[in-house]
Amino acid sequence: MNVMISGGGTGGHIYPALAFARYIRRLHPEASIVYVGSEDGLEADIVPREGLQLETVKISGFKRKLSAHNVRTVVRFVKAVKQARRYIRTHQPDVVIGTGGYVAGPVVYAAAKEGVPSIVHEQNSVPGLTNKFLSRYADRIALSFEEASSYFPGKETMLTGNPRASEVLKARGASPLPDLGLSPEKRTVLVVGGSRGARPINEAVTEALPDCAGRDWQMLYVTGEVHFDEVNQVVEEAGRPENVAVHPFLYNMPEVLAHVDVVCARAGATTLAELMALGLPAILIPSPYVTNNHQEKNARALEEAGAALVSREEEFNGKRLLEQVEQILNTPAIWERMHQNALDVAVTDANERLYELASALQANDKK
Ligand SMILES: CC(=O)N[C@H]1[C@@H](OP(=O)(O)OP(=O)(O)OC[C@H]2O[C@@H](n3ccc(=O)[nH]c3=O)[C@H](O)[C@@H]2O)O[C@H](CO)[C@@H](O)[C@@H]1O
Repeated sequence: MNVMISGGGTGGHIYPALAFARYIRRLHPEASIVYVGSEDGLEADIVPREGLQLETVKISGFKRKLSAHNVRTVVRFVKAVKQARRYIRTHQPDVVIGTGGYVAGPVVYAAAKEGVPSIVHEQNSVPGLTNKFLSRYADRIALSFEEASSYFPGKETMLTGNPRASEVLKARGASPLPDLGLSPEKRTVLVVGGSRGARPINEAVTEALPDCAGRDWQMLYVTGEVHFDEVNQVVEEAGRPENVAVHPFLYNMPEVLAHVDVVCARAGATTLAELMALGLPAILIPSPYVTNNHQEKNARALEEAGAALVSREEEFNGKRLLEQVEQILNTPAIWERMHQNALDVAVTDANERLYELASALQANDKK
């Protein structure tokens, strides 16, 4: 099966696309798999590292208010569709899959114009603008949360879950502790503000730093590329506690998650799918700066399941971070309950379900 995949802008859209690409590559080593990303998105950095072929288009997102920016975006969109149609004719995919982010817009739209079957994968409980727009053109909508189906009236949707969940499970037990300055003896708290970092989480961590030293657990703190220098400076000033390791970004997150005990994070849907798959208790601070406050909805779903402690960002600080980490790590019954509750709501065979959907479309197309 030849596949064209597109998704970008942030890790939450890119990693599910990559996970599915890797799955197809394992099943069909001879298949042509092409990733279409934006020239300046995070995907331009991540995709080539995976040894996948990356084609690019130039695209930006629409702003909610009328503006000259939106006129430029329409022009770019039209050009990007032309470019994507050329890529489709060159690579002849059997199916095109969009995982969200602006860049998936012209690619899935071009697939419809070229008569190639297409699928949109939505990671969130509330869909993004691109996927809502594309739902008119795509043949199927794959969902990670059943409740998102109400945003696609009249469309055939299927609950597949998030392919990244399958991938982190595969890495568990198979990978040694990556060399990140951590001790194999200590339990590990991963703090990460999504794929680009989050200032309020960074502020809470820097506040907690002086009190981290001497604890019987360690912190792996991923700041986000743009925040790294500033945060690293604060860590230096706090005497660089021996149980805190700081990094700007991790390219090997599935291998790292296999060795983590608790996670403190934003509530991006792909991160949550990973945590549920592994049964990792979570301390969540949803970003309020996203469409329809969807991160809060993602987080509250986990809270209701008893798998996460959720704080709004104005309530969160260094003291609460330390208290919650101690509460979860040092009360085995709490850790075990949150672990089990997370596993209970996980969907872990997303790759298989998405593949089934793609195969059915391919078969229909060939009839
Ligand atoms: C601000 C914003 O618009 N955020 C959205 C974006 O978030 P964002 O890109 O932050 O997405 P997620 O938190 O869902 O996923 C981040 C992904 O990047 C990976 N990762 C992260 C840090 C790192 O150092 N290394 C690494 O590999 C994580 O393991 C995960 O696979 O997409 C998500 C999925 O559509 C949405 O739910 C979020 O609301």
